This record gives sequence, structure tokens and C-alpha cells, in this order.
Amino acid sequence: MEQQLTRIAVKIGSNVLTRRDGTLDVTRMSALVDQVAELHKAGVEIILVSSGAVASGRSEIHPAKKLDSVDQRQLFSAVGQAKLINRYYELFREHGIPVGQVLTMKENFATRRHYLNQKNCMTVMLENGVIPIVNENDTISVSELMFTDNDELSGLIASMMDAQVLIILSNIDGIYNGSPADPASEVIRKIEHGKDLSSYIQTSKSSFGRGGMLTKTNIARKVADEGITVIIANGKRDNILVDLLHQELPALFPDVQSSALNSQLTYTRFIPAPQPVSSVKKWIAHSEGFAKGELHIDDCATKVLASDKAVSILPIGITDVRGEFEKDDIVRIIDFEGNPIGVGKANCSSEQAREAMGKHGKKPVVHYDYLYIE
Ligand SMILES: Nc1ncnc2c1ncn2[C@@H]1O[C@H](COP(=O)(O)OP(=O)(O)O)[C@@H](O)[C@H]1O
Ligand SMILES: N[C@@H](CCC(=O)OP(=O)(O)O)C(=O)O
Repeated sequence: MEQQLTRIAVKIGSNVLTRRDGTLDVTRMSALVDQVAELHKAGVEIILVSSGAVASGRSEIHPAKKLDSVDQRQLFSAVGQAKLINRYYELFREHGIPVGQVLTMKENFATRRHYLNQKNCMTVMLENGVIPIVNENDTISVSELMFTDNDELSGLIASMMDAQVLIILSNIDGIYNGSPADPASEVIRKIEHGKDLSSYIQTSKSSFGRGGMLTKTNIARKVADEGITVIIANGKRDNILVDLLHQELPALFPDVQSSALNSQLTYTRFIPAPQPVSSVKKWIAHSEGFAKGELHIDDCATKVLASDKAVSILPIGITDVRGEFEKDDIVRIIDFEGNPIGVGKANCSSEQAREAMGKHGKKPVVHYDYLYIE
């Protein structure tokens, strides 16, 4: 990991903050706040992505009649988010650290303008020593407007804010190379590029989690490919944040003796890509869900895009244009075998792309600077 650690994003999962009966675990929350405060005082800028709104609302409200799952989520989160942020506010105040609330939703990442507005908001908070505490706006984001879970949100935030490290805290020590319930399984400590993990991941998830380990793994991979170190660790272990950063980066805590370290510490670390990705490409990389159309390309274009060369998508290599899009909309890139291989920002409308398709000497439909190949 880099020697100069300046900015990290920490995601605290639902089940880290939730007791078995579904209510908020304030003791755990307080212990995590102490650790974040320690890192803050060591000079690290921290963005917290915290779940727990629904859990904190659940114990406050006892609906008279049975509610469906959407109504429950809206009601509990409306009440619970207020309680959650209030708790954080009070806990951080004991350390003299101001915090601010950022509630967001998927749509706010769809256009570059909204994206940059959010980035600016959090940048100005950090510049003024305020810790942003981010959560999904559960009261209005329902069904298709929802993030898969807060892992997806934390990946977007880490990428948008150019964090060097994203730490995802869950109720498990990391990614196991088999069922976590099987005593023969072990935590995979280091995950290199391109390693296929699909056979290890079970579809099971913790009782209060939404996406499970699969979304964690997918998002971790994507974020690491953008040059950000991703760590999956157990938020229920005492002093986990400080211990793991101390292990990764002893220079951050010059006063702590290495004998004081927890030598049993286990977590999974995704090795980041050596070349950091530009800010606009990071936005495009996470915009697949907003794609308005598809560009299908031939085998020759597929081959060049897979190489290390910096190439744009030219009309000559396009075999089909699907969907209706305008200039600057996001489009999916589909290879000659029908596999989605990336996303890009269109340089022209779908009508103009169809007109130019298959022709030589025309302007790129997606310029290299606005193209993200997975
Ligand atoms: N190979 C695996 N390694 C670790 N955990 C796994 C694996 N496969 C499935 N899981 C499950 O994923 C759960 C964590 O995901 P999730 O419930 O979404 O947590 P969170 O609420 O913290 O986001 C674990 O509690 C575990 O049951
Ligand atoms: N936004 C919700 C949690 C959403 C969620 O998916 O949480 P998690 O399982 O921790 O990724 C809440 O605050 O209750």
C-alpha cells in the first residue's frame, strides 16, 4: 500500500451495527467511532458509508397493522436515519469532530453534473475537517431506483472521491475459499487481478444484509481495477480499523509498538491495478446501469480494444447500434460474440452513429478518454 495515506472510505454494513434482535448496536457503533476518530487525528481523511437506518428505526416504531416490505423500509429508515445520524453526531462530538449527513440515490450518479455536485459537497466537507456520513436515501429510493446494497454505494463513493483505500466492514473475517461454515475453509488474504472467485461465493448472506458476499466481491474487483486498494474485514472485531491500517501502514502510527499489534488479524485485500484510472473514466465505469443504448463491434475492433493500445470506437468497427441515445449518454459496448465488455460516453446520437456505422474516415462514436473497458 502507498506510504502516504491521505483518504479512505469505510463502509459499515447493516449487520455490524445490528444486534441479533434487529436493533441498533450502539456499543459497536461507539467503538467504531473511537477508531475513526483515531485515524482522523492521525491525519487521514475519512468518508463513512454507514448502513443501519432501517435497524435503528425498527425498534422505535411498532406499526399497528402489518406493512409490506417497501412501506416498512420507508417508515423505519425515515425514523431510523434521523436517530442514526444523531447518534453519530453525539459520538463524534465527544472527540471534537464534526460530521455531516449525505443521503443519496442511484440517480444522483447518472449525469456527470449531479456526480460532480456530490463530489464537490463531500470535498468541501473534508476540506473543513467534517466527516461525511453517507447512506442511501431509503425513503425515496425503492425498487429499480435502489442500489443493490450499500457495498455498491461505497464503491461509487470511494471511486468518486479518489480514495486510496476502501474498507468494507461486514460480520465476517473476509472472503473464504469455501463455505464460511466449513472449518476447512480459510480466508483468502490477497486477491490478485483477474482471479475468478465465483466458485467460492455462497448466495447466503447475513440476516440483515441485502446483497451478500457476491456484490461485495464484484464491487471490490471493479474498484481495485481503478487503482484503489479494497479490504474486506470483520467490523465486529475489536479495534479492527486501527489494527488493520497499522498492519498495512505502520508509518501512520509512529507511537504504537508492533508488539501491541493483533498478530491474528485476518482480512481479504484486493490488490489494486498499478495504473490509476482518470476521474471521468471512474464515473463511466460505474455508469453501466444508466446505459441508454448498445454499440456492437466486430472481431477486429474487439481485438484492438483488448490490447494495451489507447483506442477509440470508430464507426468502421461498429456492426450494430441498438437503442436510442443522445450525444453524452452512456452506451454499453458489446463484442462480436455478444458479450458486454465496457461502457462509454457517446460522442453523437444513435441516429448519427447508425448513419456512420461501417464507414471509414468518420469521427469516433466513443472517444478513448470516455471509454472504460472492463
Ligand atoms: N466465500 C464467502 N466468504 C465469506 N462470506 C461469504 C462467502 N459466501 C457467502 N458469504 C456470506 O456473506 C455474508 C456477508 O454479506 P452481507 O450479508 O451482505 O453483509 P453486510 O450487511 O455487511 O453487507 C457473510 O455473513 C456470509 O454469510
Ligand atoms: N440503507 C440501508 C442499508 C442498505 C444495505 O444494503 O446495507 P448492507 O447490507 O450493509 O450493504 C440502511 O441504512 O438500513
